[in-house]
Amino acid sequence: ESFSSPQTRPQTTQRATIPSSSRTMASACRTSSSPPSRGTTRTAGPEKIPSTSIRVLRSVESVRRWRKPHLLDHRSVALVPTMGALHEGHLNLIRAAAKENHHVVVSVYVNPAQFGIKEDLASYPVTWESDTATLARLDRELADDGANLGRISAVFAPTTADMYPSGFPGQEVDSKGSFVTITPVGEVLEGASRPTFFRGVATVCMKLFNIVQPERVYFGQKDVQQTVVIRSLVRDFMLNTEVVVMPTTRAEDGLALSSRNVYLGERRRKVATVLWKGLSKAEEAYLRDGTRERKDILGAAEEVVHGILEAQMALPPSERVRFEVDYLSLADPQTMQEIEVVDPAKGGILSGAIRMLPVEEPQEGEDLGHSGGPAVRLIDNIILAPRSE
Ligand SMILES: Nc1ncnc2c1ncn2[C@@H]1O[C@H](COP(=O)(O)OP(=O)(O)OP(=O)(O)O)[C@@H](O)[C@H]1O
Ligand SMILES: CC(C)(CO)[C@@H](O)C(=O)[O-]
Ligand code: BAL
Repeated sequence: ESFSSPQTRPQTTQRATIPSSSRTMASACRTSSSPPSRGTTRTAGPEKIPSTSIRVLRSVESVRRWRKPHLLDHRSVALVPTMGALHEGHLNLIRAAAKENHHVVVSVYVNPAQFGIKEDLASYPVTWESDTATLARLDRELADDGANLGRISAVFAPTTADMYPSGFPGQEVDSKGSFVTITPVGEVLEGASRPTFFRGVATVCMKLFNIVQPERVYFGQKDVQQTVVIRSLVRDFMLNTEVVVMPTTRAEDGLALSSRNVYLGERRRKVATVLWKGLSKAEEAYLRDGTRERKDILGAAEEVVHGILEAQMALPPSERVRFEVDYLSLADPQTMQEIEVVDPAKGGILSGAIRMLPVEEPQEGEDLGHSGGPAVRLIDNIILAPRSE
C-alpha cells in the first residue's frame, strides 16, 4: 500500500500554537533508501554539496567529529529530521531553524522501522540529487537574509547499517529489537492504522537526537500526532533539546504539502483537498457557530466529506475518484485521546486520514502519479486554539 504538488500559500515563520507547513517531484523518483554520492563533491577534503559549504555526513562518527567543536564554542545546532523528497514544507522548517541557530543539520533518511510490512517503503520517493540542489538554493537564500543566525551546515544521510547496528529493524508488531515506544499516545489514530509507525519514529528520532545532540529540533504540524509523540519522548527521556513545531505549509487550494502527494496523479490531486475542506468546516462550526460539541464539530466535517464522495460516485468510473475515510477525530491536544466536548481553556485537535483509491479506467496518457498511482493515505489536521469564553 502507498500513502500520501504542490505550490504554496503565503508562508509564515510563526510557530504553530499547539503544545507543544514547492515543488513537484516530477523528476525521477528512485527507490533506494540510502542516497548515492552523486550530486555531491568528493575531493581530498570532506564531502560537500557542490558549490556550497554544506557538508554531507554519512556516518555517526563523522557527525560526532563535526559536532564537537560547536559544542565547545557554544554555537547552537538545530536538527531538521526528514525522509528526503524535499518540498516547501521541509524548507520552511529549515528557514525557521536558520533564524534561531548557528548551524542547521538536515537529516535525510527513509527509516524502514516506521513502515509497516504492507506499506510503501520500496516505492517511497528518493530524490537525492534534486534534494541536494534544493538545499544548495535554499542555503544561498539563507545567506542573503541578514536576519538569519545560521545556514545549512550539514546533511546527515546515514545508511541503515549505521542507524541499526544490531541489524535491520523489525517491521512487524512483535519484532524483537531495541525500540522506543510512546504509549498511549502512539497507539491511537495514526498508531491504530499503522501499529509500528510511532515505535519506528520514536526510535529513529531518539537515535538522531543522540547522534546530532541538537539544541533544537524542528517538526511540522502536518504530522501533529508525531509532534505529541516527540514531545513525550523528549520529556520522558530527559533529552536536552527544545522541540519546535512549525505550521503546515499548504498548496494554493489548501492541500497540505506532503512527499507522498507525488503518488496522486492529476485526477486524484483535484479531489485530494476533501480532508482539508471537511476539517475547515468543522473548525468553522467551532469558531463561528461557537459549538463545543463533538457531534456538531465532527458532524460538519462528515457532511462535507460525504457530500464530496457522493458527487464523485455519481460520475462515470473513467472520471471519478474514490476514497475511504480512515478516521475523523476531535482529540485532546496533550494526549490525542478522543473528546466529547472541547474545553475552551485547552482547545483541541481536529484531524483526519483518508485513503485515496487507485483510479478506475485510466485514460490514454493519463498522469496516474508516481509508481503508477497506488492507494495513497493522506493526513491533515487543524488545531482549535484555546479561547476564553
Ligand atoms: N506541509 C508541511 N508543512 C510543514 N511541515 C511539514 C509538511 N510536510 C512535512 N512536514 C514536516 O517535515 C518533516 C519531515 O517529514 P517527511 O520527510 O515525512 O515529509 P512528508 O511530506 O511528511 O512525507 P510523507 O508524505 O511521507 O508524510 C516532519 O516534521 C513533517 O511534519
Ligand atoms: C521524523 C521523521 C523524519 C522520522 O523518520 C519522519 O517521521 C518524518 O519525516 O516525519
Ligand atoms: N511524515 C511522516 C512520515 C511517514 O508517514 O512515514
